[in-house]
Amino acid sequence: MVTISVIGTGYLGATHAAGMAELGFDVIGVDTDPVKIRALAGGEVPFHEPGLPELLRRHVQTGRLRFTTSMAQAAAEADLHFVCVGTPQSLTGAADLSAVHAVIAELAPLLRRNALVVGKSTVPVGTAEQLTRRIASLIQPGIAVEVAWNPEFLREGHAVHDTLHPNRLVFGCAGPSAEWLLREVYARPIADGVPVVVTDLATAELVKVSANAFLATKISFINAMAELCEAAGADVLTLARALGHDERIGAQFLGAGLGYGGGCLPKDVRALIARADELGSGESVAFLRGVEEINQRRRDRIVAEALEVLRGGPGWRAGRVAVLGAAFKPHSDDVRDSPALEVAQRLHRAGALVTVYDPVAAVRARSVAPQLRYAANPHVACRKADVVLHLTEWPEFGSLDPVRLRAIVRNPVLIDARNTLDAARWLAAGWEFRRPGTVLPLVTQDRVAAG
Ligand SMILES: NC(=O)C1=CN([C@@H]2O[C@H](COP(=O)(O)OP(=O)(O)OC[C@H]3O[C@@H](n4cnc5c(N)ncnc54)[C@H](O)[C@@H]3O)[C@@H](O)[C@H]2O)C=CC1
Ligand SMILES: O=C(O)[C@H]1O[C@H](OP(=O)(O)OP(=O)(O)OC[C@H]2O[C@@H](n3ccc(=O)[nH]c3=O)[C@H](O)[C@@H]2O)[C@H](O)[C@@H](O)[C@@H]1O
Repeated sequence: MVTISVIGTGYLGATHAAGMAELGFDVIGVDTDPVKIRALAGGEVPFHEPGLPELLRRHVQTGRLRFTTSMAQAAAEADLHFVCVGTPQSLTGAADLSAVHAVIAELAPLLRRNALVVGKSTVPVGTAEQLTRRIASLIQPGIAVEVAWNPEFLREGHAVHDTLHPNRLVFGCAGPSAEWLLREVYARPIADGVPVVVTDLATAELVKVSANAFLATKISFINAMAELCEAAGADVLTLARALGHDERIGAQFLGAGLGYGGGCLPKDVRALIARADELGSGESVAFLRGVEEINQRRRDRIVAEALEVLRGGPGWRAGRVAVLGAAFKPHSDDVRDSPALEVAQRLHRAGALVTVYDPVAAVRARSVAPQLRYAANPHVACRKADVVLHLTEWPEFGSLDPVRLRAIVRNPVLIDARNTLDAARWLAAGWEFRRPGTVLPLVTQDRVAAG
């Protein structure tokens, strides 16, 4: 049985390493960050991902899953190396591949046995080809090292499920031996019926970025419809529900609201635009600039609406804003390009006193936005608030008691930027409930008007 190394043990790599151990392999996780490695080796996951601590601990305890900062150890022991390092956005918008290149520069000369290097990081098309040439120039004579690309489609917050039960596997291979080895590694999901798409390296790389660009486009499409609904007095929630019944469209990713954020969708859209420009094909993806603009307008829209409430209310001078949610989405503590945190920071810059509550992301949020106040629970966050913003749709916000909260705030105005709260409950408790692009329930509106 092959031994696997997973290089880069962040959100993707830590989950992938534990997933590979769960599939029965001996796995060595490698990272340059000694603090992260110490935590993982001790069975601790240094970020919030439901189900991962249990999976990781189980395999660390049996010794099937080990962690190290030593690339030499990985090179000596593993036959297959998954590359899972970050590919963040550079200043130009293109992907910054320095970590990927650093891995190859370190790993290739250390290899003393034939190996397969499998990229999982999200990279611009053409990267695998470039790495293949680079590896060939760095390895010892007599050693055969192949490169394959196996992009990852997991969602944060569902990472364990998505790793063990992916909806498809994509193998970008330059030759048949890489495909055989990948089929061996993923034998269990394949036996469970997971479809496998085997293709060339370039197509595999492009599948990944185009999948994320498509998801971003779908979200911006429904947000564009939200803008239109607002102008026309129509209701985007009903519109999305009606669209979603068409199987060709599908109901997922039609959640209008604050738009997409996170460590992947925004940067992958920009990286695709940048790569297409490099390839002289910028026009083909010109529409993605519109996708980005719509996405950015959602954040602008909520900032403007919150300021409008503050200006119209009693506390404009040092208006208090309660922000519910800091993570880029629920079930995650990731605040990379978080729409919620951007809105909170912009309101702070505009002079508001912003207090944020998030069930798990406060520590990370504080490290990137220390100027904001953080509350230990939503009630403290809402104390004397002039406006409450619902910016990340954690399930617990759905069960907040609007009557109790009304007694805590100064001005009962709630902006549901994620369109997921039950408007009727808030309206019935006497709140001014705002939800861009939607029509509020008539009966309750009447009741409020009458009261
Ligand atoms: N986060 C996610 O849900 C998904 C991420 N991806 C892609 O996976 C890649 C990694 O993303 P994340 O895990 O979110 O990033 P991350 O920033 O959480 O993790 C990257 C890790 O790589 C380590 N690293 C950097 N340079 C290294 C080196 N030379 N040697 C060893 N380790 C090194 C860092 O210390 C860090 O722990 C990106 O390309 C991303 O687009 C793909 C699918 C899902
Ligand atoms: O490449 C990646 O890293 C991953 O990026 C996304 O996963 P993730 O970033 O974890 O989160 P999503 O669930 O896609 O949500 C992204 C953003 O879109 C927003 N969103 C999502 C759905 C929706 O209907 N509306 C909406 O605004 C979310 O709030 C969030 O800010 C993709 O869904 C994964 O398939 C991919 O592997």
